[in-house]
Amino acid sequence: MVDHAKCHRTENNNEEVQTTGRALQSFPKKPEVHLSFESLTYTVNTYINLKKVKKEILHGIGGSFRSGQLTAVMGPSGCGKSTLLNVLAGYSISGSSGKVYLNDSLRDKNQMANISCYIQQDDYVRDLLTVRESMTIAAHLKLPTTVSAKSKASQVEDLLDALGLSIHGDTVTKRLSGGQKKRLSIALELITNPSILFLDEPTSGLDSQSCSQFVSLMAELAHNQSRTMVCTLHQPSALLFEKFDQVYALSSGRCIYQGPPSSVIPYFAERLVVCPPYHNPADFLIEVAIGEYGTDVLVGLFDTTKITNTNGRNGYHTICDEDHEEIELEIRQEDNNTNDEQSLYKTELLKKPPFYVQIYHLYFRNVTMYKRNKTNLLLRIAAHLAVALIMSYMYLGVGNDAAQVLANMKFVYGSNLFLVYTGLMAVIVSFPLEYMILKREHFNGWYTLFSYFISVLLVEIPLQTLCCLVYIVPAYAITGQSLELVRFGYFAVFLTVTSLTSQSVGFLCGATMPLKMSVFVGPVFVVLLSVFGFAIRFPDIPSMYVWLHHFSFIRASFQSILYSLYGLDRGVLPCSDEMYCHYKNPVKFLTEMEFARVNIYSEFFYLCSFLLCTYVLTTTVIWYRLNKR
Ligand SMILES: Nc1ncnc2c1ncn2[C@@H]1O[C@H](COP(=O)(O)OP(=O)(O)OP(=O)(O)O)[C@@H](O)[C@H]1O
Repeated sequence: MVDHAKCHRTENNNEEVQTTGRALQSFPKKPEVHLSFESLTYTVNTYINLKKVKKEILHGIGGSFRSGQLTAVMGPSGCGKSTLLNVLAGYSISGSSGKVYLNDSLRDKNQMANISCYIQQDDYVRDLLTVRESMTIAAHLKLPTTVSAKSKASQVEDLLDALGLSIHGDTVTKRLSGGQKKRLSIALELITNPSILFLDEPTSGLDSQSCSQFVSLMAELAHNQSRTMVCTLHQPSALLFEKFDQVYALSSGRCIYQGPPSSVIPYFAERLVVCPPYHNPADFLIEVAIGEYGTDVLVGLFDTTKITNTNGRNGYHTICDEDHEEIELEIRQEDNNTNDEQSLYKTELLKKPPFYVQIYHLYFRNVTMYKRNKTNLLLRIAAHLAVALIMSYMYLGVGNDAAQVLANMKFVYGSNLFLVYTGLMAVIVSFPLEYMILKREHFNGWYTLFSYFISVLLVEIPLQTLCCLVYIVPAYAITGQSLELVRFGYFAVFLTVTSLTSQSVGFLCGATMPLKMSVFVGPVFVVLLSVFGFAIRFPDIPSMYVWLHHFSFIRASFQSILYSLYGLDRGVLPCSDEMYCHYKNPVKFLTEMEFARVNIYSEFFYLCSFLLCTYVLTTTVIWYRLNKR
């Protein structure tokens, strides 16, 4: 009953995935790590009637998860299962107290990241990559460069084989079923062969057959590779329940049971809580945890676990009555024998590929995803061309006509605003969705934030630049602007850099706010800044808003473009009006608009500074969010 690690299951249950042990033989052996914890408390700040109050979610609990075992953390909804996993995995740090041990040593943050991975409830995988592509890129990002590409490929194939994903290797991830996606998210993390795997609700959304397959697979992974596997679970069927080696049951943030599933009924019966005949023990456990057998029973159970938890870090905790003392003893002896081997885990920090290799693979991944989403890409380019043609039609030939200078100013403003919006909106919506994947991958140590951000910019900047040029070239020509190369150069550069600056604002909004808020705040911010470029002359701006005029990068771009079109010693303009052209001399226009003394170089410097500062701010905000635990 005790040695679940060695107890390979022999059911012939027609499952898709049965080859784990064999297929993963080629993987480098990782140290066995037992995880134990004591006096674990987790507190959050909440607000009641606008008053800040502390809410304790985990109340000084203890427990032990052993290598080679699959442990289910169970309990009713809201009892603190995910919180416990978050705290143990190091995902939630602030607000937690207590001791977490890896084998005999207190948990070290870096070591924990090196030997464990955390797979959260939602399947945040890259929809547009195939299963094999996802795995290959993960292998390149997570394994050291000293591992050859051939060896990485064979490791990927082994894992796909082990998790029953080989036949879906070339399937795009978005076409996978829920169970297959879950298996893929595990496979992605198994590449580094972590000693500890935390899985939050891995069976949610799966039908009973998929659940059963999935749990068998996890049990196999735990047994064959001596991994410590811990997953949260809601209310499993009796059959599923039995597949686990250990159950850790929580009730309102307190432990009421830890031990094998088969001991649940006898354990509670000894405490005069009797399971009705033919009742699913998992249901019974939840009912006890909810308090259906009386709250005094629960209090008694809390007290028992508290006393037994003082038994020590690496022993069983709850099952401490006479019948089970033997079990505890056996495990402790086993611990002593393997102590030397266990301490090894501290020396094996994985060497990650250097940042440029990470950038290369992340860039390659982004390009592959863009290529696979051609419709979106073409639509983005086509929209720029279509608007260029509409604007050109509306402002046909206004660029070289003294009678149409004001119309040309509107064209410049419209162009500016259009490219500002396309830059902004292209990323403001996508980034919040992207953030969830980034969070998972970054937490599991795939790459650094710097590499990630550079790889995103390496794709987004050229793409937005291309879109801008698709707009600028026809619009400039058809609206009859000056054909001097210098003026065209300034026009194109200012519009493109403004669009990229706006894109950086989109990144910032997407990184700092939830989607619903960012799609509102981003455009409002842009409108506010654009008002100070066009809708109001400088002398008319109320003094309290003057700073906004100077701050506005859209204003900087708008004034610079008009200056480069009508300044820089442009001669007298042809006039289509036979009677009178007020702005025959373009200097007159610039003077009246208060643009005559614009220094386009300093404005360009300001635009670039704005762009860079926003990138730095965005990276800082993301870094803070990713590390705020
Ligand atoms: N940041 C927070 N602020 C306030 N309350 C929180 C916070 N995080 C968690 N909680 C509360 O702590 C309790 C435990 O949450 P947790 O998500 O761990 O429960 P769970 O057992 O995983 O639930 P479920 O099975 O429904 O996912 C819940 O009552 C939840 O509302």
